[in-house]
Amino acid sequence: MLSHLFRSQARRSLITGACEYSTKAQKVFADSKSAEFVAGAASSANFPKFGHSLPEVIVAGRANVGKSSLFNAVLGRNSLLHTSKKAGHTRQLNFYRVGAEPGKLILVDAPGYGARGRPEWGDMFDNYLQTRQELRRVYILFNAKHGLNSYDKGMLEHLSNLMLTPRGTQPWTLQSVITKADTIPVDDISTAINKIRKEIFDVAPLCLRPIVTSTEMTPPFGIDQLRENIIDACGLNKTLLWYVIRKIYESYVLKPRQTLHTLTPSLFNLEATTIASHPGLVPF
Ligand SMILES: Nc1nc2c(ncn2[C@@H]2O[C@H](COP(=O)(O)OP(=O)(O)OP(=O)(O)O)[C@@H](O)[C@H]2O)c(=O)[nH]1
Ligand SMILES: [Mg+2]
Repeated sequence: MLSHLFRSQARRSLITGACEYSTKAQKVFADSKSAEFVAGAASSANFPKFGHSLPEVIVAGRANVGKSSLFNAVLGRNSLLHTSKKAGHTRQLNFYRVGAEPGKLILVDAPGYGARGRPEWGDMFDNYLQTRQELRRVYILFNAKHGLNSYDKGMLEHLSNLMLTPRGTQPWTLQSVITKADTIPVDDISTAINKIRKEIFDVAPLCLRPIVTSTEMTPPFGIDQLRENIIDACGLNKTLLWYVIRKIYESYVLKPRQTLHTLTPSLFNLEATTIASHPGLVPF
């Protein structure tokens, strides 16, 4: 037990930087019992419409990478989402409301791609990305031990293309997550993470830098950071001051009907590298 604990601590200190988490994120995810499954869609025709238009985030990743487990951890639940050792377990889009009704946001679990995927799942996923107004961020997951294969690189490229509209607007952002960090020997963690980071950047420079997680560590690792990231993506972490500045900026500086999304890169005149290393600059 002690050696396990030691390894966990060592792992933590290796892969974490000091981080402060807002009480806002703690509040949004505090009431884990109120989270619930609200709808499932096995095809594009069944995408649910909710009375209150809540912001949504969705996971993507190869089958078995740990998508459903990660959302369980984010929700502070053990088995609200069904998980399995067998790849290909989740077979439809499953919508989970966070917070008591009417809720704060929706987490969308998805089937995996890759050798265990199915073309019809891909069509449904694409359709969701292209039509869902509520979508704020896509979380793409990579297994720490396996890194990126050709399916992952293909998906990153595909998402990068979908993420920017022909007008240059960006309705949603792309965030990478490394899962199962506990499966890597402590001494190899930095190398493994850096390799994955570089591979992601080479294919998708606008993808936000990976959050490293493990749902098997006690307590789960990287989950507070992920929660914070989710509420940022959903616009739930904004202060009143931020809102007022944005409104003034939109009204007086930007041309009418142009959104902040449109100008994000040129606004700051930054190279893609700089943007990728400053996640906060992208998701207005
Ligand atoms: N060691 C370790 N195992 C994990 C971790 N996260 C998930 N797993 C295990 O990985 C397996 C797959 O997890 P799921 O969450 O079902 O994966 P998924 O991506 O949803 O899989 P599909 O629905 O089949 O696409 C399960 O046996 C989990 O217990 C982790 O952080 N560390
Ligand atoms: Mg699953």
